[in-house]
Amino acid sequence: MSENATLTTVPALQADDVSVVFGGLVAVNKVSFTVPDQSIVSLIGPNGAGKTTFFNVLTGLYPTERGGQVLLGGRDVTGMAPHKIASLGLARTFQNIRLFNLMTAEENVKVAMHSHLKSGVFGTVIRAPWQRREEHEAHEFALDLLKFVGIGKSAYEYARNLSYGDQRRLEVARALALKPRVLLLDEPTAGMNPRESAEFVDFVHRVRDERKVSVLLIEHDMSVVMRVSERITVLDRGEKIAEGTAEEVRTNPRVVEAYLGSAANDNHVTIDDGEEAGS
Ligand SMILES: Nc1ncnc2c1ncn2[C@@H]1O[C@H](COP(=O)(O)OP(=O)(O)OP(=O)(O)O)[C@@H](O)[C@H]1O
Repeated sequence: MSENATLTTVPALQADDVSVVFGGLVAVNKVSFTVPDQSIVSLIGPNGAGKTTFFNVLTGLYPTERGGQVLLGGRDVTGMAPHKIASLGLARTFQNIRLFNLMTAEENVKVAMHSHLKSGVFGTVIRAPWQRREEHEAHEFALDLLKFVGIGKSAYEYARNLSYGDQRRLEVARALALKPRVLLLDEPTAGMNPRESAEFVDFVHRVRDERKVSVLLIEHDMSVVMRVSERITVLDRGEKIAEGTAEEVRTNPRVVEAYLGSAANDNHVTIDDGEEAGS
């Protein structure tokens, strides 16, 4: 009981006072935020706000400067290498799809699993029974994940032959192969049509509910952000300017100003959630 209570109160991911400076430019300035366990959180902001830079600190690609800290499931991962942080439970997809094009979908997922396997992905010629068993389990697990993301029928297709939407799904399957605690999605709906984006919102909820992960997104499509997020953090010019529910954020004057300029405020413009389009 007390152990469960502790588990539910530890945030899946927490950043404290994260800062990144490029030369004279403070790209991220003392940003703190929390991704509660098994929640869906979006990080938004105008171009150049610092979203990608902040993501890169969370995943270990950039160091945080001036004494910031990143905690994954309560564990301090500040300064750890990206592969180490990934193996501890932080998986990500990229803004530009990064798959092994000349591998099948199933192989792409198995490659991602290598840190969980004892025998490696493509084993030796002579295999011990335990290696064959592990290989079989990895294969079944990969097929299961591909089915889960909706591309089970394409398991043996080369990644490069999959449609754009299916490549995005494969990226998610590959990230989930790490059995992460937190899944970071970098502009996941870029290039999707409105129908695919709407389906994606349901998909993210299913990922959270069935795989028991927390999801953190950088997303530009406001109709997706407003529908998918339980909590939104807004950056502007490296600073956190707002945080809250979709409703709180879309009516926040600082957020409206950051996106549309102060003149927009005078006309009572709010961040469009896609519902009022054409009304
Ligand atoms: N490697 C770098 N060297 C120098 N400046 C950088 C570097 N990466 C980003 N910047 C600058 O840091 C600021 C934040 O950039 P970042 O890419 O994090 O913003 P963003 O919110 O992700 O923007 P976008 O939505 O356009 O992707 C920008 O002013 C950018 O020009």
